[in-house]
Amino acid sequence: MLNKIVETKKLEVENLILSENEEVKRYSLLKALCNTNRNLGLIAEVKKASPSKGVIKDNFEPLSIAKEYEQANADSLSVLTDEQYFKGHPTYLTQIKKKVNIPVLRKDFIISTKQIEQSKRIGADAILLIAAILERNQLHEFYLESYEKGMECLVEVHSIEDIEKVLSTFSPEILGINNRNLKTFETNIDHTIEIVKQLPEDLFVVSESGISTASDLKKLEGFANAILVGETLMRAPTPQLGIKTLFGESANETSTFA
Ligand SMILES: O=C(O)c1ccccc1NCC(=O)[C@H](O)[C@H](O)COP(=O)(O)O
Repeated sequence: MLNKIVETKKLEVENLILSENEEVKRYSLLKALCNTNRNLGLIAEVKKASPSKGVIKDNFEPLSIAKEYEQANADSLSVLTDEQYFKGHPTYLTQIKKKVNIPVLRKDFIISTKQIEQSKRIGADAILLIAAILERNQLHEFYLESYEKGMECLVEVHSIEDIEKVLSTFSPEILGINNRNLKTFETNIDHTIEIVKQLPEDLFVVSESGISTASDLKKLEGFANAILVGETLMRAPTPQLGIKTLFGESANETSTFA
């Protein structure tokens, strides 16, 4: 699937016309996650659909979801901007950036410096860099370029091979460990724990994908610094209830919406 997505991205990048630069106030993702008032920082994802689950949210209103996440004290947001596989759009991110005051991560499949420039222009505070789809040197170059343009990076790994690829070249400020097996689409949060055991201690780690219950969070405490959650929050009756339930802040703390 990842290969298919990358092939689609190559065509998109060839035809990409850059929009005008949006003047926005930038926020630090790392600072927001470090300053969380919960045991784990939260990146709440605005996600209509996915390759593994199809459409997750029918009446999808990205701006109102983002505002509700902010009201529920999410530390930051992730906005899917991929159109073909996730039914997202770059304009969703810009709309959200103009109305919320927490950092916004652009969740897409970045394979070209043109997309880094696009991310800056649409107003992203941070971008996702996926180790599995970039060459070792390219990954570092994209990382540096992004910071030069005033955006942070969430550097995402899926495997020990990815870890070796990243850490042999540089030490990212924010490391994402994705719990999704990209061949089977299955998620397993033990994956974060297994990988973290093999990492230097001082890395700031975000556990991503398949996080759905308060007990998942308890399990991750001490291994991850923050979590990135999409489907569970999108399937909750309201984003606010989703966050409260996940963090055990409501009477309904054992249930899952995913
Ligand atoms: O979500 C998918 O099906 C998917 C398939 C192929 C590549 C990436 C995919 N997801 C991107 C993500 O990393 C998730 O949107 C994110 O971690 C949130 O996951 P979840 O909480 O399980 O929705």
